[in-house]
Amino acid sequence: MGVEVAVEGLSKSFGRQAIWRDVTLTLPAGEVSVLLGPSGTGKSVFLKCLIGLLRPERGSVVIDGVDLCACAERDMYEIRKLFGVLFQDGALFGSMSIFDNVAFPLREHTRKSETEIREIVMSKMDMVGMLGAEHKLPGEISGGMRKRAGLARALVLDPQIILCDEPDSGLDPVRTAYLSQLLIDLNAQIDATILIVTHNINVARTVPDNLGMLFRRELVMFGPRELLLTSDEPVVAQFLNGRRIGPIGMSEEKDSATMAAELAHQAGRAGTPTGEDLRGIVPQLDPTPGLPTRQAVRRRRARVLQILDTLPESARHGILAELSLEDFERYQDWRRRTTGMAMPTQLPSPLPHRRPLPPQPEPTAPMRQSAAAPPPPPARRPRPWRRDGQGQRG
Ligand SMILES: Nc1ncnc2c1ncn2[C@@H]1O[C@H](COP(=O)(O)OP(=O)(O)OP(=O)(O)O)[C@@H](O)[C@H]1O
Repeated sequence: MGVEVAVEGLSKSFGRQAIWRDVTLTLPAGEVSVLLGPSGTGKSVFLKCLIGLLRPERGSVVIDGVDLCACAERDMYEIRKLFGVLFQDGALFGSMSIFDNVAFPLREHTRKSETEIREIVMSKMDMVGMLGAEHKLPGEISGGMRKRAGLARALVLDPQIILCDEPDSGLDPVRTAYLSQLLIDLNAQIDATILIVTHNINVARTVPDNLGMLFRRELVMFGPRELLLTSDEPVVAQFLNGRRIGPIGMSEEKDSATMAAELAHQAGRAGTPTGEDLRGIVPQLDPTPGLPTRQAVRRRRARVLQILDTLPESARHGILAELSLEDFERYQDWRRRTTGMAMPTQLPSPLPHRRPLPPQPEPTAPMRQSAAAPPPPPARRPRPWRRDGQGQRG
């Protein structure tokens, strides 16, 4: 299973240019997270800080008990082996065949024989649907294929954490949909922790378990997907709905006079459909039939139910509406036993896409047990979800 990445109080600047400050979030082990943000907000810089290619001025990135911001070179080298990175342009060597590109990390970092290397490369090429293209040069294949080749290369060392920097950039919507499916399938197959940086609203709405957003040099929010997909935070709602109305302007941020004028204009058009509202929770992608179920689904559900009381009503509603009736009853039962509290709510009307959980032999933490389970946090916390996917520091 993938490992957790715990980021605490991270700040990065270049000279006098602050990129972002005090970023705190946890990428839960084995789950898929997406980091959004307008161009230039420092998403790629954030990824580079996670793998130690850039050094933040303050804060920590803890993986497997090692703080990458304060560790020795040798520890950094070991931790880096846990990562597979898909760079924005695939970062393939133009003069090498796709096979050699994918084999490169194995030849550089392992002592495997050419027979073993061939076996691994072909299995990863198969995983990303690239069999048959191994003898081509990067310049002879399409952008989408280059991305997939980059992904195959990111996979050869069996990473536990996969970072994808704008995997959709330069791809048409159909290729982007295939790539989104590929990432979910990959997660089902290897249970790695995945962080995707993107501007793509469809990817953000359908792929991740968790969503976060950078804006104005800070992490505006990070948490379960339902939290951001139902959020009224102006910048989050604007971004996820692809609207012009909101704090994000064409080049950078809008000034307050422009925003006030926009709001007045919008108020004057109340009730007029603009075609811009895509608000709400849409079904998350399932793995392709025949692949294993994603282990992350059940783990995340257990985790999110534990922090349910800390989330806003709209997100709570969305999370409960995704439960099967049976799971909802188990949750209520667990809640009654651990808190002695009456049921917080009725099961919301089913969403059209409510699906039963995949069959599992053992129910997991919050639904299964009683006294040993950590009690849900107090119901009223001042927006604890703004900065941490867990809803609280832990
Ligand atoms: N090595 C560097 N030295 C100086 N400035 C840098 C460096 N790397 C990035 N920057 C600056 O940091 C800012 C954030 O860049 P970054 O590429 O992380 O943004 P982004 O959110 O990924 O943008 P996009 O979505 O357009 O790819 C930019 O202003 C960029 O010029």
